[in-house]
Amino acid sequence: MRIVITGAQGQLGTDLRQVLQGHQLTLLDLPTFDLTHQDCGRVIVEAVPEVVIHAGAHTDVDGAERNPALAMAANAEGTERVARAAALVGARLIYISTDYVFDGRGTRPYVETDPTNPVSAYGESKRAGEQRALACCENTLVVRTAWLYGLHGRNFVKTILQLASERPCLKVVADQRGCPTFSGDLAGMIGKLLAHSARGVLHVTNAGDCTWHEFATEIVRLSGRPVPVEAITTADMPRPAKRPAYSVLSADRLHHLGFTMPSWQDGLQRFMKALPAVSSAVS
Ligand SMILES: NC(=O)C1=CN([C@@H]2O[C@H](COP(=O)(O)OP(=O)(O)OC[C@H]3O[C@@H](n4cnc5c(N)ncnc54)[C@H](OP(=O)(O)O)[C@@H]3O)[C@@H](O)[C@H]2O)C=CC1
Ligand SMILES: Cc1cn([C@H]2C[C@H](O)[C@@H](COP(=O)(O)OP(=O)(O)O[C@H]3O[C@@H](C)C(=O)[C@@H](O)[C@H]3O)O2)c(=O)[nH]c1=O
Repeated sequence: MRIVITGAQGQLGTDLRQVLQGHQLTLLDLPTFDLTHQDCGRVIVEAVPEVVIHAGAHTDVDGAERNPALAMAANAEGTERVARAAALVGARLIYISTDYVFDGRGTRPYVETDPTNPVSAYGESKRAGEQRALACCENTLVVRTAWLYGLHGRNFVKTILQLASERPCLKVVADQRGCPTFSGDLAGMIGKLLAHSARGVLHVTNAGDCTWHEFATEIVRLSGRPVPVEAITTADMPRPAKRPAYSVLSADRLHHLGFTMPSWQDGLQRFMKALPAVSSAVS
């Protein structure tokens, strides 16, 4: 299959490249491919793909709060350009979106049809990306995922491991709940979804949920370091961008399609086992 991947050098993009290596891949990312450039769709049209997996995005949540125009330019306008290009060549578009499209006031797992109401500029720009993808390309699947961490790239797990090696004690918020997701598992599921014609919005995360504090506690436990992890509140850790207090995504639709994802604990264990080999290869 001819597949274009945007954000191909990113955390998820790197895993997608590995999972999809049997396909004819066109890999796009900064600096040669810039979503904020008006003509960025041209290279997609020229590749005449059957599928475009649009993982490229401005993902700095606090940075987006400081510069919302840049987040909109990449995540909303850029996504529209990608979607128009996909539509022009009759390709299917798989757009990767986020749990941060929800405001977090929910009390049960969010289903795909629940109303969105982002509380951050990043979430706002990704929601606009979803809307434009669905409007500009008829054959679109929006894959909403959450709390991604992978072997390649910066993420919460690596930050916690780093802090645990430097500090006597960690402080982590215990009033935000979501679904940590290993990007290798997400890439694998996207590979399976290529053979399925699902459209619309689909939630894909590792199974189960936890708070950032519970997640950090498990990361530290698996690391074998005896570092205490103190539970704090969001108010104790002011950040430029608001995060949803509850952004657990329901797996019901995924299950109805016949798929399941491993638990977040299982994903984290496999990540931790694989990390030393990757770290020593890059250092
Ligand atoms: N990380 C997470 O926790 C979650 C991510 N998502 C979504 O999943 C997708 C993949 O995320 P992830 O792999 O973690 O993110 P990364 O930031 O690792 O990868 C995104 C890639 O997009 C590139 N990019 C940024 N701006 C532009 C631009 N203007 N033009 C072209 N490319 C650009 C980045 O380049 P550079 O590094 O040089 O900026 C990077 O290579 C994104 O759409 C994100 O919104 C959804 C839920 C959770
Ligand atoms: C590192 C650290 C973070 N935190 C808190 C801050 C914040 O509320 C929460 C998560 O922190 P981060 O900034 O690492 O994560 P954040 O950038 O909010 O992660 C989000 O990224 C985007 C791209 C998404 O799409 C989301 O699904 C989500 O994964 O943990 C602590 O309490 N203590 C700490 O030591």
